[in-house]
Amino acid sequence: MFSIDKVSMSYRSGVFFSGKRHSVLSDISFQWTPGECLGIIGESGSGKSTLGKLLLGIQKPDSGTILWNGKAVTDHKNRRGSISAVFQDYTSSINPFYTVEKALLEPLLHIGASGKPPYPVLDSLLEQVGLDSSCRGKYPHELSGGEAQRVCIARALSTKPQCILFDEAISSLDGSVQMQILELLKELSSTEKMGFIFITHDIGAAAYLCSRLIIMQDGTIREIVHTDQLKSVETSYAKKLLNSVIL
Ligand SMILES: Nc1ncnc2c1ncn2[C@@H]1O[C@H](COP(=O)(O)OP(=O)(O)OP(=O)(O)O)[C@@H](O)[C@H]1O
Repeated sequence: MFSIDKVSMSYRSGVFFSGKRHSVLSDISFQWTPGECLGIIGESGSGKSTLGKLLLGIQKPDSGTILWNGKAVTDHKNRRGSISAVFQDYTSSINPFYTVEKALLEPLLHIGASGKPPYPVLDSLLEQVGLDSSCRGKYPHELSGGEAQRVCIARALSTKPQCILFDEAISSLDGSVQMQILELLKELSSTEKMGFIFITHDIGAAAYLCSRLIIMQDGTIREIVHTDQLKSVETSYAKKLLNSVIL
């Protein structure tokens, strides 16, 4: 479970010694419960990816707390193996000198697995994402964009995390592959009870996949809405943003 309480964050701006900072997130609070598909949407620059980095514990907020199962997410021991991430740039997410097999083994070794590669486990991960064992020996450049992103998802699944954070993970794939990945995530969410945090510009994809949406603007949460109640959003910003998916 994630508990985010009154989180604010700024980045340094101007020249190095000026001490100037600009605020990117302010007073962010929400909770995420296991199994939930939560979307984070908002216009470009609204702070979605920064919030994602804070949730992954790879950046620290200026103030406020982010607890993962009651403990600080910034301590990697508290999140190891239980939170994974898939990013937009699948080509640089996989080491170009690693075969698919080695890429899949990497997170398993990180959580302390040792001994012979667990081939049945690797094959079942590949199967889960719609790939077969013949992919194991391939290098990233031998995969299509959709296949490479599936490998990234398989790798994210490998440690059986409670939560996978996707940051624009389908944005650079073509339309039909985006749909296949969305279907895959929907299936994983229902069969494996896998929970997601899905950061995206793609309002339609977020509304299709997620049960709740956080709507961000200028570093603040404007509204949090259940996707079966999109018509009842209150702010004009949310109405405008959701215009394409409110029928
Ligand atoms: N490392 C950084 N240093 C300084 N400023 C940053 C850094 N990362 C992001 N920013 C700034 O923080 C603000 C929010 O950026 P962020 O990437 O979190 O927004 P976003 O909603 O994810 O945008 P997009 O949808 O375009 O990816 C922007 O003004 C951006 O320029």
